[in-house]
Amino acid sequence: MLIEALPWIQRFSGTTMVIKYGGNAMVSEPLRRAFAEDIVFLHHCGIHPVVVHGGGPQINTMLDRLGIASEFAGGLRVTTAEAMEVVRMVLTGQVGRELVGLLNGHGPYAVGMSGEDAALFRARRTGTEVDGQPVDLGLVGEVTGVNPTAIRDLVDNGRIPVVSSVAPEVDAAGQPTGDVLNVNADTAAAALAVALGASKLVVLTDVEGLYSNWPDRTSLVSSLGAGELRGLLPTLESGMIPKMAACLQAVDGGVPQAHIVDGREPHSMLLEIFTTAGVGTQVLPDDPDRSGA
Ligand SMILES: Nc1ncnc2c1ncn2[C@@H]1O[C@H](COP(=O)(O)OP(=O)(O)O)[C@@H](O)[C@H]1O
Ligand SMILES: CC(=O)N[C@@H](CCC(=O)OP(=O)(O)O)C(=O)O
Repeated sequence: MLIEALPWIQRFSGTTMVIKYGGNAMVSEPLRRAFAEDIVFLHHCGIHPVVVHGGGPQINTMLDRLGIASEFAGGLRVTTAEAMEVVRMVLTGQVGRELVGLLNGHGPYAVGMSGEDAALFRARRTGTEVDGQPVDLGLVGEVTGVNPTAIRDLVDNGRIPVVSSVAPEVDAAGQPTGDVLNVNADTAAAALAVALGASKLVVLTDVEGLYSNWPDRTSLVSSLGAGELRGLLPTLESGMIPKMAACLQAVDGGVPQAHIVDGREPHSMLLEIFTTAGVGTQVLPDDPDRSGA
């Protein structure tokens, strides 16, 4: 595997990769440790990893402990003001901190930030549709602007940014309203990958990849173009909706490749990046010249 990796290391060395680490892929201590090793491995190959983490199941656990119900629509959390306090506390104060600690077990690399820090993200409220009906999601946002300078400063100084997906709300004039919004981590990672001109968006989750006919396990898609994905998007369910929409957003925004990888398999991220066959699902732009594949 090491010698097969050489051309890929040569190709990606010096580029930035945005790695989205989903809450469902963080389920055990050994998995989280393997994830940290992979990120540090990328760093030592001269690649600049930027981690965007989720934490949906961890938020659910904390809401449950506090006796607050979890509700989702179209794969997104319906976020009341009370739930938003918990989202912010768990993502930035708990999940992000633990990842920073694991990465820093290898050296002084990781710096945690939220979308609020250095005005990294700006967001506006968004709703969703379920069965053609509009659903109000409360304090849920989509990223409308990214200030990548703070990330670049960290990367240029040999750091690994670890980003949590809460973002200040701005009004139509771009002024902060004072509210903080809950942004799905897949879509936050896509916006960041586009803004940073990343060479890849890699999304780690708890499934092998995209199934065209879920839950038929024979329908795993190893590679698909943006046009094909656009057609599939309305047929998708639950958490796969924001995930695949994020891959599409990334490749439409100029990221040459987006990948869905099974984070339950230790080191699957390295296999996807450094082997020719790869694992999981790869999304490529409509224009093959842009994919670099
Ligand atoms: N077409 C599909 N292909 C793969 N997984 C799907 C599909 N449709 C729904 N899913 C579900 O989406 C889940 C991944 O989304 P989610 O739970 O939000 O992950 P994460 O926490 O990593 O963001 C899978 O575990 C699977 O149960
Ligand atoms: C709006 C919305 O749904 N936000 C997500 C943010 C965390 C996330 O995306 O976590 P995963 O990647 O583990 O799913 C939530 O509240 O669960």
